[in-house]
Amino acid sequence: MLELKHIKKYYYVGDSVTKALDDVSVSFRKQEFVAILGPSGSGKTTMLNGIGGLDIYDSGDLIINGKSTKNFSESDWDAYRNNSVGFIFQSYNIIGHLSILDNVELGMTLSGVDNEEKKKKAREALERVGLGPHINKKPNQLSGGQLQRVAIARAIANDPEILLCDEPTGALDTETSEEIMKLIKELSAERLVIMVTHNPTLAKEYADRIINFADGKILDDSNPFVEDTTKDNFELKKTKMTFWTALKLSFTNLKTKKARTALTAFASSIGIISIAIVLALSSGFQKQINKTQGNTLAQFPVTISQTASKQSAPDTDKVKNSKSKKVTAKLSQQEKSTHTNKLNKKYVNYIKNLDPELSKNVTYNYSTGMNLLSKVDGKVKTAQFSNTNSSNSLSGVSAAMASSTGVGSSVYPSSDNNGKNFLKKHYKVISGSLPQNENEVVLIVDRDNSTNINALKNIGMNVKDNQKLDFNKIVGQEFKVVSNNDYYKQVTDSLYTPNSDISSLYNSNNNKTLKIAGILKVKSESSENILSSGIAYSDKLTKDIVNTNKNSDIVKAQKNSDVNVLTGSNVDDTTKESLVSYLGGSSTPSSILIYPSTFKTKDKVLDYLDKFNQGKKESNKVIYTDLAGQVSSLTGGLMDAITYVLVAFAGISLVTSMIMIGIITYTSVLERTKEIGILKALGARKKDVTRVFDAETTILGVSSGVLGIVIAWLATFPINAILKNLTDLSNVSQLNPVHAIVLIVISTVLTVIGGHIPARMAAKKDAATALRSE
Ligand SMILES: Nc1ncnc2c1ncn2[C@@H]1O[C@H](COP(=O)(O)OP(=O)(O)OP(=O)(O)O)[C@@H](O)[C@H]1O
Repeated sequence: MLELKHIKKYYYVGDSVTKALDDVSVSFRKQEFVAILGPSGSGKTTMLNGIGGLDIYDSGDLIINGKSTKNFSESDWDAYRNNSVGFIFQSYNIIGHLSILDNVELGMTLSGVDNEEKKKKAREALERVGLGPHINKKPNQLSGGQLQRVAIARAIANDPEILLCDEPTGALDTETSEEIMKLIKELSAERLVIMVTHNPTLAKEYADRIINFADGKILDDSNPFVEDTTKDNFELKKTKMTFWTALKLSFTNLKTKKARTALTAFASSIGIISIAIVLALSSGFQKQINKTQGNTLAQFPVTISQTASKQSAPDTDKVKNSKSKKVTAKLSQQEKSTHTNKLNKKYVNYIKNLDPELSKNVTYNYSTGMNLLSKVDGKVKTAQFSNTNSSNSLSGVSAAMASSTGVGSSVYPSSDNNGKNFLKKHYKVISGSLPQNENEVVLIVDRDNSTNINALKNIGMNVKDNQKLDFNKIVGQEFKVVSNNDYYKQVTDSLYTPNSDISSLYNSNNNKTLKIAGILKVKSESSENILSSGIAYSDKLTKDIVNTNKNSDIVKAQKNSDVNVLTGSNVDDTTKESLVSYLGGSSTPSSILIYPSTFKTKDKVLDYLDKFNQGKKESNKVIYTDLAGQVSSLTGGLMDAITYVLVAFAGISLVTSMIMIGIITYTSVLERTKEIGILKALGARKKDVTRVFDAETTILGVSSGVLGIVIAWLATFPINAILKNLTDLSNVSQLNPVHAIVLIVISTVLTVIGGHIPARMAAKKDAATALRSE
């Protein structure tokens, strides 16, 4: 069955050599109870470990069922230990954190025996050793004798051919020793039992054969055996432990150290917490910056109006005293820096070709009057979409001109979904709805629901300061837009006057009907001033009106006349041009407003505008005003830099926690050296041992990652509350779910890496040395 041929095992410590086994040759029968006796240090345990494959001999050969083990690989030894040998130790070697049943099942767990069979065999073994009634107890609830019985049950559960016992009764009292010996004797009826003992009486009483050992040599053998047949029919079933088993093993181990595990997970989650918070804050800040940028740009669009001021350096020359007798005519500094932009068709087309990615919203303002009529309380009145006090202004011209400055315009761009997207971004509907087309206008109110009184007066409302109006008095109000040909009557050849019969004008079928679709309120402080409070309308509406009126009689008359066709007074060229424009005779806009989406795209928009001016004469250049440029110093770049620095700091704490995990795993390895020995004695491969520790660090990594994310997420609430208090910004800290998942993965990977090295060290531990450790 088992034959040792000239086995040598020397230990070298410093200069001294211990010959633990010195040329030992012996054979064992398939079934017998062999006792090995000998003084302490004579090499008995070394031989037993050698036979069991826990310790590999230096030279000689161990022959199992006729098969030489000289060329055994590591996995062959693992398999041999797992399915051919059962070990019983003096110190029981029961794994404390596993249940009795789990301990007994461990060998079968390692060899992948299916669950049901494993349970059945383990129960049978426990019943056989007389532990049936104690099956549900924990190891720490058993006596020494009972623990040794668990060890015996574990050794025989897989029905091995060889049972190796290293002083099985060494730690037990006489009575219990007798019981254990009887049990072992009983088991020897079915297999080869080799027992190391110091007790000659027990040996004589129970063993069939006694071998005396001294100084690594066999002194005498009471019943020697010579192996006759050399049959080679020995087969090994390879062991394999699944990662799932490893996880279960680690999990039960961690469960026994709940407080420590929780503390470890918390400590190592600190790195994750800090990174998660930094990321949550920085992405929140970035969002805020983008929002502020968008709003700032909406407030201060790039403005191109008919007159712009050149950014010329002020004249710093000292005025010299002149002795001349003449007066010099001189342009004022302000007039010198005034530039007239030619917003002709070519330029408008150039703007129309602007990449829509850069700006979705472009407003074209036309300084045209509208000839509006509205019926209030059954009476037809003239109306205006304007915030100027109409009783003070001489004509609508100045009011219409006022809307061309850019800031606080009443015209919104129709370019992006009829203006709906633009309005939705900055306003919320408090009554009615968003305008569906250019024939619907809206009333813009401030956050306190107030609006310009003139705007209300100009649409026919008879209101006093601070008077309150119902929403439904405003929403739904209709206006008629009368064409120039209907609105103006020719009085003489060159004079026109508005038709005074406004009631019949109101009912004319030629009119276009406008309606107040809704009342909109600014969303936030930063949205104020985007459109001035009062009536706001789409630039498409004014464009339509221009199209209707550009060839009207009055426009033609005004174009051909040097007097104001409405008043008869003389006009210069500039005033004439404004009059034509007011009457709807000019199809080029009085100003263009471009709302870029971000500061980055704004730079590209400016580049595009600059390109138009390249190589052009000074007078043909179009000069724009970039009010937002003055605010643009705060860019995302700064935020990025801050985030990098913070993430770097947080990363350091992550690395620190990884090192800590490494140290903890290493301590755990030291602590569990014995367990590693037991696992190996039961046939665990190196890989399996590594797995057990990898599984442990995986559990730790995942839990510290999840814990870190949960804590960071919980922290966002107080952080947001504090930031809201300090800065009035709400919901700054927002944990991105993608970041959360990535961080959990990073935590797991780093922890597993940190723990893998000690795990490998654990796996490399020699089984016999591991078992000797206390
Ligand atoms: N890992 C080791 N390194 C160095 N020497 C060792 C090692 N293991 C065992 N030895 C030595 O080998 C010799 C035999 O040891 P072994 O444990 O086999 O003796 P033993 O007969 O079982 O003793 P005991 O009855 O006291 O258990 C001893 O001198 C011991 O010091």
